[in-house]
Amino acid sequence: MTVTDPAGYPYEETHDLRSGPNLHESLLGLLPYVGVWRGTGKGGYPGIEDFDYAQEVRFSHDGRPFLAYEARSWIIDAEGRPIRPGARETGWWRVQSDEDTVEVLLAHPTGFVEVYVGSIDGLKVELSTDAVVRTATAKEVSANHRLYGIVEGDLLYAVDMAAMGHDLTPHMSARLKRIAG
Ligand code: HEM
Repeated sequence: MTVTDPAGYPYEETHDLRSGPNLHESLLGLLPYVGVWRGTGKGGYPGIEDFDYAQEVRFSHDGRPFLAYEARSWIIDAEGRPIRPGARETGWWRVQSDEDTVEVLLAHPTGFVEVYVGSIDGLKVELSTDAVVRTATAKEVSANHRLYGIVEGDLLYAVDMAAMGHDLTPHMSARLKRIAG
């Protein structure tokens, strides 16, 4: 999709993997993540019922050394039918010029903003929260840890969360297939 801003400067926001003339070379390490991904996952946490969810994740870029990120999820029943909308998150993956480090900022409608620092190791990305800031009404989340990987062309991830008095404990994991890009 080509977007033109009010000053008339056209820029590309792309989900595809083609490298354009303006592609910042720091992006190369995370380029395999760029695209639209869909699939299902499983979640749970001490004190809540296990759940199944469907998810769509989008990574896109405009050539500069960061990825735009957006994820939406839906709680589903055992047959895969959606029951209700679930977690959403949106943010930025800032690739550093050493290409091995990534800083991630995520905002959640549930009242959290997270800052992660992570490392890129081939197709694997490991992220740990440096800070979690929450509104007065948000639940008590103190840290998160995320592992992402591309395995056999699929995007896999697992998230551990420290919240409500529990240390880092698995909260959700999923396997997503590339549907575009
Ligand atoms: C695919 C993403 C996610 C899904 C599908 C999901 C789903 C759920 C579900 C079903 C619950 C049980 C309560 C409820 O029904 O609302 C829950 C609880 C919770 N989730 Fe998530 N979640 C996701 C991501 C996250 C993230 C990224 C965070 C934090 C940044 C988070 C923080 C929490 C907290 C704090 C609770 C409450 C735990 C408690 O009350 O002990 N979740 N989640």
